[in-house]
Amino acid sequence: MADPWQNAMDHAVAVARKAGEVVCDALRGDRAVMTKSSVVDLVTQTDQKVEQLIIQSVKEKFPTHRFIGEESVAAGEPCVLSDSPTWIIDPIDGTTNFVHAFPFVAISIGFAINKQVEFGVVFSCVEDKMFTARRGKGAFCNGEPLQVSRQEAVEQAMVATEFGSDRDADVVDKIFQSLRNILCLPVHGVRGAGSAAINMCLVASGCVEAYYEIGIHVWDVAAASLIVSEAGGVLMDVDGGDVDLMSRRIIAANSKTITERLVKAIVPFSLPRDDATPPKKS
Ligand SMILES: O=P(O)(O)OC[C@@]1(O)O[C@H](CO)[C@@H](O)[C@@H]1O
Ligand SMILES: [Mg+2]
Ligand SMILES: [Mg+2]
Repeated sequence: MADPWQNAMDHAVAVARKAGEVVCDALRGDRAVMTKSSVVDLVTQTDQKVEQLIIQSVKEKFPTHRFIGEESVAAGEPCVLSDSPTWIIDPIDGTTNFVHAFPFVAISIGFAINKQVEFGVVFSCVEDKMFTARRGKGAFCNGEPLQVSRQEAVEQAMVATEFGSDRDADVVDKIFQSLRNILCLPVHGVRGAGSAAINMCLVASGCVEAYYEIGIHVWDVAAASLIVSEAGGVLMDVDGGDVDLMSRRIIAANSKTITERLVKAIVPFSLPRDDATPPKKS
């Protein structure tokens, strides 16, 4: 039976590639920087331009579909995942990298129906790597199948994480405490691309065994969550519970074994859910 959403996924890949051209062009020019929730939570006109490019192009083909876009939510749109077909968009995941021309920036487009991600597209545009996944049909990078690492010994694992954009000393202390606990398991190393989406695609590619973070948003991880699971990986909340893409917490790993070791090492804390923050628009 033909896949009713293949046309939508093909469009997502095409518009992600087009958005990647805009981002890479902007990397060669000036990038006016603005701030959002803190002085280190950055956004640029390119983030906003790319998000509108994606949303407008999808609306032309799928006028009844809904959207959760990072910069639309920042401008006051509600962050609500209903059962309706919903596009979950991060126009530039790794804006701080983009501002500094640090070459790991991704366009992330997830597509959910009945609150379940049906396809995910992450385009790491400087690397020219198009990561894709369709539920039940595997995960790919530039058409090549992806498989998570088979390493199950955490002492021989590489782990990815990020420090986020919260500079509250107590929060930073918790982040560092988890990092210290994980380093001293020990693990071979800790890395961070500066983008949740790219970190998770590194898990799907078998380059790192796990990625965890407290502070992400649904738009950072929706697309890549399916890429990880379709590459044979597992997703979990940092406290060992079921993953909740609106909870701002995630572990994406190659196996339950490694995930469970990380759960014991991570110092969990909670943040306001993405869908709990009231829209700013009156
Ligand atoms: O605001 P952006 O660039 O879309 O995303 C921010 C981000 O890169 O920062 C975090 C690193 O702490 C990642 O989890 C997340 O992907
Ligand atoms: Mg992001
Ligand atoms: Mg972003």
